[in-house]
Amino acid sequence: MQERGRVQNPAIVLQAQNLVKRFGDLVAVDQLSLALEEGECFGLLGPNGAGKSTTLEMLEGILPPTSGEILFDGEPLKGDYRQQIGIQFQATALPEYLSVNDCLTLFSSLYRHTMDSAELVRICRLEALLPQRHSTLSGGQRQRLLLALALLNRPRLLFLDEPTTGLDPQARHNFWQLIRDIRSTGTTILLTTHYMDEAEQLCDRIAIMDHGRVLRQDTPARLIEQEFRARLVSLPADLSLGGQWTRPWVVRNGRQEYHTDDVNQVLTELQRRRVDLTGLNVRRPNLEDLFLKLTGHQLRS
Ligand SMILES: Nc1ncnc2c1ncn2[C@@H]1O[C@H](COP(=O)(O)OP(=O)(O)OP(=O)(O)O)[C@@H](O)[C@H]1O
Repeated sequence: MQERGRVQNPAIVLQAQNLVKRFGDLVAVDQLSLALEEGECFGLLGPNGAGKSTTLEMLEGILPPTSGEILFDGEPLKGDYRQQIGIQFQATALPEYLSVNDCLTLFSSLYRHTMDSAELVRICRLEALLPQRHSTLSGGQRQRLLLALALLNRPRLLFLDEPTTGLDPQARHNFWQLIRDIRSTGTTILLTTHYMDEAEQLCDRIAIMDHGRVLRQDTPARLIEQEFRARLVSLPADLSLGGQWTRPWVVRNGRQEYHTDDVNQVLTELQRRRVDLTGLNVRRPNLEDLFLKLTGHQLRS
């Protein structure tokens, strides 16, 4: 794969405008608009049922929207769109006896232009697994094979639907590195995830969805900066804080939390009130905090 890197004013590869998907009376996706920049990794985040997979399937050209428009390179999706994108499916319905090598050969026949297979095998770290039956792979190995199948046609745009769900921490970290490698070649990536750390690690920009709508979209750092003060001070929920404060402390997960730009001032005030600071914690707000604030619930981890 050739190193392309990110450009200063990236082109818009894929654009969705006012996408709506109804299933009977249910509005699964509601007036969703987003634009993917060439070379970025964009994350769709949301709780179960938020509409992420439905959105992805419409953007992949698999599911027709009820209304709205999808543009690839500024044009409505055409017949050769599938040749230019890669989709990492959750599973393959291939016969069990096929080896990893057989799977790669079989899928290669679906595309006009395919990637050099040795390069693909190297990128997805499949060398040692080529003769092995795909049905006997571990979770992490299976994800690498599914990723290789999605990359076979050297796609400009790669779709990953919850790519690391069910993987152990080691396999997740290895898979993240793979995604970073692919992104560094200039491939544009759209992924859905339930994992905040995954979004913070991998995504240049994210959209937070709930009830079919995008609540916010921007870089993780800017979103956090817009919604919160610089630091979050917390203490055990059952501790008395010595009466009224200018702003309320918010109770969550057995802690009472206070957002502030001036940690020293909060600590001085707590000491003045003779509050026991043994259980004190000070940290930066993260995407999990943002998600909770916007949706009122935590993301499944
Ligand atoms: N084919 C369908 N027919 C009817 N309802 C559907 C269909 N597909 C999805 N839905 C509904 O649309 C809503 C959005 O589902 P979707 O799978 O897009 O959410 P999601 O954010 O991907 O959730 P998860 O994180 O659980 O995968 C849900 O209420 C779901 O039940």
